[in-house]
Amino acid sequence: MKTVIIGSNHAGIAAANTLLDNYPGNEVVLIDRNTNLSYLGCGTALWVGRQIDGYEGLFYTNKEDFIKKGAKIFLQSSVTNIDFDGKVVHFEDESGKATTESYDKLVLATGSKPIVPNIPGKDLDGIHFLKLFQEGQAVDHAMSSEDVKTVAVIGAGYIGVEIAEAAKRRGKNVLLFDAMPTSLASYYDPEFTERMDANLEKHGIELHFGELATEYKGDTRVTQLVTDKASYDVDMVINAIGFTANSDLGREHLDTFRNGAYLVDSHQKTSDDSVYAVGDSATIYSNALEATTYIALATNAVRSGIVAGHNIGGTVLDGIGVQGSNGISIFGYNMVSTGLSVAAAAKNNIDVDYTDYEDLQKPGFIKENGAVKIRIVYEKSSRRIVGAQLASTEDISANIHMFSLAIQEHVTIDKLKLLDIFFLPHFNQPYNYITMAALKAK
Ligand SMILES: Cc1cc2nc3c(=O)[nH]c(=O)nc-3n(C[C@H](O)[C@H](O)[C@H](O)COP(=O)(O)OP(=O)(O)OC[C@H]3O[C@@H](n4cnc5c(N)ncnc54)[C@H](O)[C@@H]3O)c2cc1C
Ligand SMILES: NC(=O)c1ccc[n+]([C@@H]2O[C@H](COP(=O)([O-])OP(=O)(O)OC[C@H]3O[C@@H](n4cnc5c(N)ncnc54)[C@H](O)[C@@H]3O)[C@@H](O)[C@H]2O)c1
Repeated sequence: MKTVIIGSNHAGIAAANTLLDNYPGNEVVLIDRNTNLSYLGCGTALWVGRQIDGYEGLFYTNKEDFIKKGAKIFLQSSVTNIDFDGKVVHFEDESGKATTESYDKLVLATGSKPIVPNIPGKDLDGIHFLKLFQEGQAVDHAMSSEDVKTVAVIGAGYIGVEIAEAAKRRGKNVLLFDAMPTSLASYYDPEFTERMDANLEKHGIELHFGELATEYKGDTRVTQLVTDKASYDVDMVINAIGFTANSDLGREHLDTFRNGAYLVDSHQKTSDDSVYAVGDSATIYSNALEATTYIALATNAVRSGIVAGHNIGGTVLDGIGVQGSNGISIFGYNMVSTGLSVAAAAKNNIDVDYTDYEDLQKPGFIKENGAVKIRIVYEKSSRRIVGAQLASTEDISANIHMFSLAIQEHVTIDKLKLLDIFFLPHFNQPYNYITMAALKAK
C-alpha cells in the first residue's frame, strides 16, 4: 500500500508517524511546499516576546527523521493538482521540475490559511500575518527595528492577543483592534473577557474593540490605519482575524463544509473512498454542538492524523469528536475553556443555563494564592454539560480536561455535584470551586 500525504505539518506528520511506526511495509510519501516541518506556531509569540531563548526548539521533527524511517519526503515541493480518477499527485519538486507520485491512499493535510482583510492598502509593506515560521521571523525582524514604535494588531482572538503581549514585551506601543466588543469573544463570555481586557490594559495595551479597520494608508509602507471610528499613525500591522481551510486542491472533487473544509467521516475519510483529510483542512465533530464543525487547533490536527493513519493502516479507529478545548496565558493571567460559552450556545440555538463561582484556589492561610473564576454551561433540557471556562493567575489549566471528558461523555451538571475531588492545601480547598459551582446550579 502506498500513501501520499500532502502537507507535512502537525496533521500530516501524525498520519505519517502512525503509519510508519505501526504498519511496517507501507510506503509513505510526504510532500510539502515549505522549507521546514513541525513548526509550533504556538511558540511564535513566546519567541517574539523573548520569553524563550530561541526559536529552534519550536520544531519537533525534521526531514531526516522521516528518511530514517523509510519515508520519501519532498520539501519545497508544491502540489499543483491531483488526478483523483488516475490517483496521481502532480507537483513541482525542489529543483522546480514537474513530477508525479501515484497513490493507493491520499491524505490531504494542507491545513489552513489566514483570512486576509480585503481593504484598500492591504498589500503595503509592513503588513504582516502570523501563520508560517517565516512570517513569525519577519514579525520578529521588523520588531527589532528602532523605527517600528507603534504596532497595530487586527483581531483580538488567540493569535492577536498573544502577539500584542509579545509586541508590548518588546517595548512597542500596541493598539489591539477587534470587530467584537471584547477580546477572545469566540471562546469566553464577557464576564471572563472583561478580566483579560483589564489585564491587557493594565499592561499598557490600547484596546479598540467594536472598531473595524477600513483602510491601510502609506506610500509603499504602511504609515496609517483607518477604521470606521478614527485614524491612527502606525509603523507595522499584524493581521490575525482567523483562519480558513486550505482546500484548493480538492474543492472541485470532494464534498466540503461551508468554509471550504473537506467534509470527513469518523475515520477522516472524505467523499472519495481513497482520500482522507486531516487537521485544519478538514471538518471535525463537536460533541458540545452534536454536529460537524470547523475548529483549527494543533491538538485536533494531531488526533485526526492518528485516526487517519490507523484506518489507512488497517485498524478501524473511530474519531470520538472534540470539545475545542483551548487556553491562553497573558502577562501571567490564565484562561482556559472547552465546549460552548453561553454566547456560543445562543448563536447555535442551544438553550443553556450556567453556574458561576469564584474563590481562592487554596485555603486563605496559604500565601501564594490567587482567585479562580469558573463558569459551567449546561443544556437546560438534558442538563448535559456543554461548556466550561476558568480564569485565574493560578495554573488552573488541568481542570479543563475533566470538563472536556464530561462534555464528550454527556455528563449532566447534577453528576458533578458530589464528585470526589481530592483536597490538599498545597493545591486546593475542601469546598472545591467545581463542587460549589455545580451545587449552585439551578
Ligand atoms: C501563531 C499561531 C499560534 C497557534 N497556537 C496554537 C496553540 O497554542 N494551540 C493549538 O492547539 N493550536 C495553535 N495554533 C493552530 C495550529 O497551529 C494549527 O491548528 C495547526 O498548525 C494545524 O495543523 P495542520 O497540519 O492541519 O495544518 P498547517 O499547520 O496549516 O500545515 C499545512 C501544511 O500543508 C502544506 N501545504 C499546503 N498546501 C500545499 C500544497 N499545495 N503543496 C504542498 N504542501 C502544501 C503547508 O506548507 C503546511 O506545511 C496556532 C497557529 C498559529 C499560526
Ligand atoms: N492558544 C491557542 O490555543 C491558540 C493560539 C493561537 C492560535 N490558535 C488557533 O489558530 C486559529 C487562528 O487564530 P486567530 O487568532 O487568527 O483566530 P481567532 O478565531 O482566535 O480570532 C480572530 C479574531 O478576529 C476577529 N475578527 C474577525 N474579523 C475581523 C475584522 N474584519 N476586523 C477585526 N476583527 C475581526 C474576531 O472577532 C476574533 O476575535 C484559531 O483557530 C485559534 O484557535 C490557538
